[in-house]
Amino acid sequence: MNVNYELTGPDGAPVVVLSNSLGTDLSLWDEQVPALAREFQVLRYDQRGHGGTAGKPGPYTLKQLGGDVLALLDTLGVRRAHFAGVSLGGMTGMWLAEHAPERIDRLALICTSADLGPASMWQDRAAVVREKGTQAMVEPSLPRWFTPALAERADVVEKFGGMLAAADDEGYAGCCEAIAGMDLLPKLGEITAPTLVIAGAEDAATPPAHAEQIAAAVAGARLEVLSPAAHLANAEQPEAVNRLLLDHFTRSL
Ligand SMILES: O=C(O)CC1=CCC(=O)O1
Repeated sequence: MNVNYELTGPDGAPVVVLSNSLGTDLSLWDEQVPALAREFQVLRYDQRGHGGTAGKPGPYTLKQLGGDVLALLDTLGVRRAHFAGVSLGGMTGMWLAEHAPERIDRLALICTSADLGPASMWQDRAAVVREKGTQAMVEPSLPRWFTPALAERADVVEKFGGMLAAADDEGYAGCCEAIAGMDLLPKLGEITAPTLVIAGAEDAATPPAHAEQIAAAVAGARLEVLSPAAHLANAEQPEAVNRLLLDHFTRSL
């Protein structure tokens, strides 16, 4: 698997991996990189079928998406890293913290869920995208991703609508199937990585109740709810998210 990535920041600094959501790519993190790269090597990558990472035929599993991260860390010689993920990226992070705890230092979960059923909804979405392409997802997705004023702003429509339309149809569908099959709940309580959970108060896709469920299950997890923010809270509230991430990844425990 050839995973597209970008590494920014001082040589030898601790590594923070940034993992994107369904339908976006590594530029989802444009507002985080300058702030984080002052203290960390920031390793942002494209989930399979997104951005510059090719989409293999699906369905995918979270084990495969997590395996892509482990293979990338191996290739770069990174033994252990902090990890932040938005939505599907957060699911990938939970899978890693559950199944490869020795590789994950601290975990930040942004606008995500450990149980985003029903599976049939994701299988239906995968079928629609295989038939009509990711372009068909642009109109319904932007109002989920951003609060109303932002969802209609020309630069936001151009950047995020463009990202989604450019995602590989099969890759997007395969990732939907990874969400349909995810099974994170039973092992959430086994996560030992210090965990920050961030929710968007106006996020209808992964509502704050889903963040509360994760924070209640992971020992010692800290929960923060941002407003106004919908699903892509790191893009809508970059300063607040940067502050929270820097605090989480640097404070002494
Ligand atoms: O439906 C959406 O676009 C929101 C979403 C669910 C999982 C993910 O990564 O994004």
